[in-house]
Amino acid sequence: MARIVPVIASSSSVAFSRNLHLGLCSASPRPPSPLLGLGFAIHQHCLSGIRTSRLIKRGTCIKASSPGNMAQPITTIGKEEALEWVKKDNRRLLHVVYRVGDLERTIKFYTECLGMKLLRKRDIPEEKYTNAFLGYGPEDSHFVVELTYNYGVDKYDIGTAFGHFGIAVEDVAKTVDLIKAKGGKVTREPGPVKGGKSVIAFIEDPDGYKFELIERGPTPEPLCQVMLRVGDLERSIEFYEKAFGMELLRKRDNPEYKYTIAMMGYGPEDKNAVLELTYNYGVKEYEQGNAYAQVFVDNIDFAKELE
Ligand SMILES: C[C@@H](O)C(=O)SC[C@H](NC(=O)CC[C@H](N)C(=O)O)C(=O)NCC(=O)O
Repeated sequence: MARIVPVIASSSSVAFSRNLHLGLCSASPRPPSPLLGLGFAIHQHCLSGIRTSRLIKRGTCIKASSPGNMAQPITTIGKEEALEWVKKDNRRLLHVVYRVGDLERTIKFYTECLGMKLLRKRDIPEEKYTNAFLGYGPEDSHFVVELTYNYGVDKYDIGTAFGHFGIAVEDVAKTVDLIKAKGGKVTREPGPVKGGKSVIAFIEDPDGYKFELIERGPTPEPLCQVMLRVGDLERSIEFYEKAFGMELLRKRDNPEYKYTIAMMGYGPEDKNAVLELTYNYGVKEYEQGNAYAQVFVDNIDFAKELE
C-alpha cells in the first residue's frame, strides 16, 4: 500500500520553494509554495508531480537540498490511484519533529512546566544525534513531539514561518502561574485573544519555540495545534485537502488584525491535533530557519513499521 509521510518544516517559503516542487492540482508555471515553511516527504510512492525535500524509507531520510539534487521517488503511482488511497486512509497527525540545543533542558521544561511525559529516548551515535519523544499520552493514540539533539549544536534559527504549538489547558491563568513559578518565560499574559473570546497566553520554551495555551474543557489531545504561516491560504487549503485528505475544519478572518486562519485536520478540533494555517494580509514569504519542525502524518501501523 502506498504510504505518504508529509514533513512540515519550520523553514521559510524560500526553503520550501527551493526544496519542493509541486505540480499537484496546479498549472502554475513555477514551483508553487502553498505552505510557507512546509516540506513534504513521500514514502515509497509519489503523488504525480510532487517532488520532495526528503524521502523517508523505514526511518531513513534522504535529503535533497536543491532542484538539481532532488531525491527521486522510488516508485510512482498515478494521481487518481493516490487520491483514491488518500480517501481510504485512516490518518492522523503522529508527531512533530524539531531541533533543540539542550535535550535535558527541554525535557525538564516540557515535563515540569507543560506537564508532558517523557515517552522514550533514542540515541543514534553513528549519526551523532539523540531523539526524545514527549507528550500527553502514548504515541499510538496521541500527537507527540520528537525532539532532535544534534551533538554539539546548541542553537538554531527558528525563522518566522513556524508560528507556535497549541496546548489546550483548562485554566490558562493557573497554568501561566505555574510556568512562571518554575522560571518559564511568558511572552503574552492570559486574556481573550485579540478580536475574539478564547482565553489564551503565549510562553516560550528554552530554545524560543512558542507555545500558545488555549483555554478549553477536558480534551483527549492537549497538544492540539501546529501553527504555520502561509503566503497563499487558498492554495495551502487545496493542497492539504487534495494531497493529504485533510478537511478544512474552520476558517476565520480577523480583518481588524489583518490575518485569516484555517484549521486543517482529520477530525474535530477538540479531539484531534490540527494544523492552523495563518495568512497575514499581504505577506507572501517568511524567514528561513534551520530548526525544522516536521509533522508526520500517517496511520499508526506505519509508525510502528518505522521503528
Ligand atoms: C484561538 C485562535 O483563534 C487563536 O488563538 S489565534 C491567535 C492569534 N493569531 C494571530 O494573531 C495570527 C496572526 C499574527 N500576525 C501571526 O502571524 O502570528 C494571536 O496570536 N493573537 C495574539 C493576541 O495577543 O491575541
